[in-house]
Amino acid sequence: MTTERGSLPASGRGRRTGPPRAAVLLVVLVLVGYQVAQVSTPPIAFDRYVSNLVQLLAGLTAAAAAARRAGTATGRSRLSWACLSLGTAAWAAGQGWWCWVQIVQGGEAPFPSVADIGFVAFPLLAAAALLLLQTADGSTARLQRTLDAAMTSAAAGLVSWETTLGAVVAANTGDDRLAGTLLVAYPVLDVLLIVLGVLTLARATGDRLPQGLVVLGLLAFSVSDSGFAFVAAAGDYDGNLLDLGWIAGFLLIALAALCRPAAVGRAAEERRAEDPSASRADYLPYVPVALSLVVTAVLVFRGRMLDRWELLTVVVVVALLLARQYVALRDNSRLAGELATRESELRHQAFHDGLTGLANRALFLDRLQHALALHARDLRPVAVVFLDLDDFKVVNDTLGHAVGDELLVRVAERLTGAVRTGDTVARLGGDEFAVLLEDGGDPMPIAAKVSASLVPPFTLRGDVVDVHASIGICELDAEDAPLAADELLARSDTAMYSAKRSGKDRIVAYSPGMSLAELQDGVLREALRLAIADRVVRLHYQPIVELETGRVSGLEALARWRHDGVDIPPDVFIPLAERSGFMTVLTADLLAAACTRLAGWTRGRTEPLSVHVNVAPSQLIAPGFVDTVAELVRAHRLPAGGLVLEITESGIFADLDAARRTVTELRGLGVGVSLDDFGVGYSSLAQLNAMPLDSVKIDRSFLAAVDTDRRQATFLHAVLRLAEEIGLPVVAEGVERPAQLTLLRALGCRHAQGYLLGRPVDAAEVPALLAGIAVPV
Ligand SMILES: Nc1nc2c(ncn2[C@@H]2O[C@H](COP(=O)(O)OP(=O)(O)OP(=O)(O)O)[C@@H](O)[C@H]2O)c(=O)[nH]1
Repeated sequence: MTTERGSLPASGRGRRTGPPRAAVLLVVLVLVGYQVAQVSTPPIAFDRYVSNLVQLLAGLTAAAAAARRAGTATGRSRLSWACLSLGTAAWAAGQGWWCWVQIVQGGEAPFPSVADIGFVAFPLLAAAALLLLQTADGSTARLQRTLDAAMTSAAAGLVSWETTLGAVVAANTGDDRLAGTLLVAYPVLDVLLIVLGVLTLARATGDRLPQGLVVLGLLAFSVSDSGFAFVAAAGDYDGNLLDLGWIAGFLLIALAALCRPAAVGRAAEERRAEDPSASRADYLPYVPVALSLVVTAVLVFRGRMLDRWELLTVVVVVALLLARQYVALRDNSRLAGELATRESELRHQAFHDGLTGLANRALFLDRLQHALALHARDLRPVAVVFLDLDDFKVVNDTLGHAVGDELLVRVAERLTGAVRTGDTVARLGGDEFAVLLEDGGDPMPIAAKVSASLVPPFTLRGDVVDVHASIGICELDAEDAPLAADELLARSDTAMYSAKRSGKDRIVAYSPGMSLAELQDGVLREALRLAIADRVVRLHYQPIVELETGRVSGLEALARWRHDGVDIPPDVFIPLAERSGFMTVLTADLLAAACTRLAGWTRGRTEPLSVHVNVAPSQLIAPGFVDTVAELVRAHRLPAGGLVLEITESGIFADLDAARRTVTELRGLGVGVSLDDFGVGYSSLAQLNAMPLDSVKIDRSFLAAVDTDRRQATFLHAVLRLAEEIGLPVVAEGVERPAQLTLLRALGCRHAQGYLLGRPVDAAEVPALLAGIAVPV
């Protein structure tokens, strides 16, 4: 029997699933005892009392056990056990009547009698139980199983009728049509049970033991029942062995019902699904059908005339066979339809991006290959516009991955709207998109249109997001030599990368020199990765001097990297670290180093000293940044204002609110925040006012010609006054000549930094610097 689903442990391993041993022993004892009693009891008394009562008890036991099992089972299994219980109870009722007549009334039960109602009901209900057990999914499969059962039963019934039963019945029943019908019905129903039993077992999934026991029980029952039909037809039924079949049959059903339910392990189900015997079982019903047609044909060839019932049965068998085939064909065409739909879905999935619905890399490369083949043959121009969103990671980090996804979808829509029909727009992965242009024309205006399509800000779940993209173009003109698809794509990628390197938000067309630069970039990136891991990137410290006293009031920490004996400039390796995603680690390392040094230098020092560390815009609003700083301040017990973080205008204005929050939090920790490179960006007075800064650093370009160019001096004066008005201390950078210094002092600037006042020095030299004589100013 099938196991109850849903109420079982996930694995039945290590747990017996068969019937209780005591029950098996009892059944064996009953069967052996029955045989012993048969030998040792006078036949008449045995048949009348022992045989009848034991059969009745066996039927009742099976009915009770199956009812109990139905009570605990669920779904189709529950219905199946209920049918079996009802069937065995009906049989027991018939047997009860039989006992009443034979034991109480002391007579002989006639055939047919009212008991036959119960006896016929049993195989019908048991057949229903087996049909319910067939693990057929869906109504079509169940219809197929039902047709199989009907077809095979009719065929097997026909064979048995044509070969033996017909003759026996004809010889013995005379005019009693009910008796004749019953005598045919019993073996036909028995055949039905046997066929269904075999099919059930062949298609069984999960724990087959209870199903096996039920089928074995029904087999024993059917053999006895058919045997009874023959001997009853022959008129000499006297119990004995046939009764043993009924008893054993019911007791086996009872044992099956007593089996402990086993889990239908997933693995077992899967094994079953892969098992080819499951499909071989589908051929089983054809065996009796073929046999019945062959037997009928042989008989007809030998001169046998078929009567109308036999002919009708042949017609029924053939009709059922045709119906079965029709259902199978219909199912096949349904399956073929489903398969075709699924296949086209799969094909779509294989060639399209799941998020945006655009072509994916595979389809893009396929189309590109095709376009390149046409270029090779007809010299048709091909161009690829490669696009990567700028700072998309920030959107993910600040607004969440889901909003990032939404942005990608909306970007895809804008791109599709910006190109011509026929151009292939693809998402190659992450925030990378590409457009394939196959019909000639200049790709630059199209790239510009694509870029312009992203200009209107995106509103995503209430947040307004500005999106830019770096775009690379690679074009293959008629006169260009053929190229492989991935090479053309790689070149457009290189051009895009070049756009990133030169400041993002721009369009760059591919040129051959780029690849080399990119290659060098790749080599350098790996070296930088190792340098950061090995802590080879170090800090040098440049003094910031208080102009009034000449005292060193602060030190700007500047990252230095020496690679292969060459000093790599910070404006090369810092953007490289940004592009390569190394910035978080690098910033954390450098901050920790600076804090350790600061703590050492300020120990025992009475005058205040600050260390200024530059923080990249991306780091300022990165999650966890403030926590990292807080931990360092706490661990080194840094004095308020000891650590100053220098941030650039682009860092602040990329996301003004987030930056303001972070700056406020940092200041709450006693960390100073200074605006670096002031004047070169686009800060307005109002915006600066809203940002709780500690100081601003005037960009070196304001000082470059301040001692020679009157206009620049006037401008610097205005800037200093402006800063003073809003109460922001100013540090002037890039002081290299005494004249610059003189002017700065004259304009009232309090702090300055530059080669004239002190070059960056190694940390080891700082104590001497701090202890040294004040800079003569
Ligand atoms: N929301 C979302 N994010 C993705 C998806 N696929 C990749 N990403 C993220 O997209 C980001 C792509 O980063 P990059 O292009 O390297 O970096 P970026 O921030 O755009 O910076 P630049 O390209 O240098 O301007 C990574 O943070 C990925 O985790 C996706 O399907 N959905």
